[in-house]
Amino acid sequence: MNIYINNLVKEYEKRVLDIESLHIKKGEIVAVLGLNGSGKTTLIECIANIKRHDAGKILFDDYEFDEVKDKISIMQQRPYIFNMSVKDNISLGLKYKGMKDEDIDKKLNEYTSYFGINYLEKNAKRLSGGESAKVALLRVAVLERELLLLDEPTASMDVESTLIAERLIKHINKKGTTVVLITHDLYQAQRIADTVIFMDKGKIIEMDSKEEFFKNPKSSLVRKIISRGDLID
Ligand SMILES: Nc1ncnc2c1ncn2[C@@H]1O[C@H](COP(=O)(O)OP(=O)(O)OP(=O)(O)O)[C@@H](O)[C@H]1O
Repeated sequence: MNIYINNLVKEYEKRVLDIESLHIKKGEIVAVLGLNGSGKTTLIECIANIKRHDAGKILFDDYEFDEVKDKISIMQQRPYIFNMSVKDNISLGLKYKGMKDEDIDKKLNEYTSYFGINYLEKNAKRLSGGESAKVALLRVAVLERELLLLDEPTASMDVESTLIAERLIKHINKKGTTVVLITHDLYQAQRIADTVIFMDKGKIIEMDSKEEFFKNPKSSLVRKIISRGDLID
């Protein structure tokens, strides 16, 4: 699903989002980088209609949000875990859709095998931070919607789980889902993104193919940050 954004503005006490024009291309994994408070979460929450924008337009292919809301899913930065088993937490959306139990089990097998989760019957409220993040990621992954918005999905995962989550994100993307991924991990962007966006003070100051972004950053801020991480040639 393509996302077209024009003159998008969001304000609280001050302007926190100010995006003249942005096209997120169908079929891509787009990594959104930026310093704390630069507007990344606000951007994807405006896209997911969790936050109302004050001005501008967001279109999904040719459609408004309400016409395509069933094709979009989001994993928020602090995902909500329901007081029920891990299995029920993951399959919530599938049940809501009316999927048959045996089909739900097939989907669960396909996706839970990624992390080798062996605590499906455990109450999800008792999970660790990283375990909860896996459940939240799986909950949106099994839906296989056209657009998946992820807000730092691996921030609390260990190194191995992070790499598995990236494989999972790639898998979903290969099946046809466009992915917008907020991350602070430059290496993660390098590993899985097609396009990289860098935000500063509510604006997009750089957007390029991953290759160009890391090889030849245009803005001095991005250049400085990338060179600190030894990611620049
Ligand atoms: N409900 C709110 N009321 C007032 N200000 C807000 C609110 N939500 C966000 N902000 C402000 O908007 C700005 C952008 O916040 P946002 O969460 O989008 O940043 P971010 O780039 O996702 O940051 P981080 O990397 O820390 O997660 C920040 O200055 C933040 O304080």
